[in-house]
Amino acid sequence: MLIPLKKPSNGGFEIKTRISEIFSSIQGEGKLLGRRQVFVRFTGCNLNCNYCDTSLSRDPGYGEEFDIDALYEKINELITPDFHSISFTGGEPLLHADFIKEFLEKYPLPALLETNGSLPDEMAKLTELVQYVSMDVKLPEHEAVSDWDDLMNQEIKSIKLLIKKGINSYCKLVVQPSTTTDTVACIAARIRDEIQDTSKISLVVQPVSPLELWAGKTHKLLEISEKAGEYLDVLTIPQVHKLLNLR
Ligand SMILES: C[S@@+](CC[C@H](N)C(=O)[O-])C[C@H]1O[C@@H](n2cnc3c(N)ncnc32)[C@H](O)[C@@H]1O
Ligand SMILES: Nc1nc2[nH]cc(C(=O)O)c2c(=O)[nH]1
Ligand code: SF4
Ligand SMILES: [Mg+2]
Repeated sequence: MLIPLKKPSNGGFEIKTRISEIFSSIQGEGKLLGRRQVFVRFTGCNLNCNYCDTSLSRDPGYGEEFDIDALYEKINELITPDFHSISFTGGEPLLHADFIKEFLEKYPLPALLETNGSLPDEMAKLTELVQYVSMDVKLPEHEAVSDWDDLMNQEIKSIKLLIKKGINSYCKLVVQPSTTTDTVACIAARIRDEIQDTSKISLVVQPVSPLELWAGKTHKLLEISEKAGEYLDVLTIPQVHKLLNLR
């Protein structure tokens, strides 16, 4: 994903990377719900979740090339008085960790990382530079990878790293009407058992969109919340930007 170009005078490499869209909107998911953000959506993803609403951005060739200064210029044009932070999303933003690192070292803006958490070593490059992390834990039924156990182990490593570094983070779990409370219990128990202090991380249950899928089935969300609450602090929040027809 990273393309070293020419060697600048400082001896380092200027890097460019592909971004599919940059826009200003209101954060519609998770614990920063309602915050005005500039969204930077990187291209390419190492997973393939069956519910993904940004499948175009999974193509690493999609979008346009940006260097750090051009990205800053574009973000600057989009900053409004209510600006809270940048949201680095995708695709999978951690495939662009070196680019994000260079960007935030030069332009230290407040930032949220929206990640699948599968790449803890890449996450480690950013722990001194981002203030918020939304880590989406994938369920086996999302069919994101062939080896789900390995993915879960990587995600647990990422959660432990975030807690160790004291980053304001939460886990997200996208649930479908077919998701069982047993599945939710299994994930929530695993997270609880792996971390020492459960006050350090909340679980945001995110009902899959479109919400029409939940007609007559919203009682399942209450059951899922109750089950998750046996293990972790839990919030249930749908994708609010879609309800508002915002980007
Ligand atoms: C598109 S992903 C990009 C960031 C990263 N790859 C990840 O999965 O967290 C951003 C967020 O959108 C969520 N998402 C994607 N499609 C969705 C859908 N149909 N319903 C609810 N959430 C969805 C993902 O689960 C993730 O939390
Ligand atoms: N408004 C709005 N909020 C979001 N929160 C997470 C998003 C994402 O696609 O990562 C997203 C998005 O695409 N739009
Ligand atoms: S990890 Fe994120 S971007 Fe990649 S397929 Fe899953 S939801 Fe989509
Ligand atoms: Mg989205």
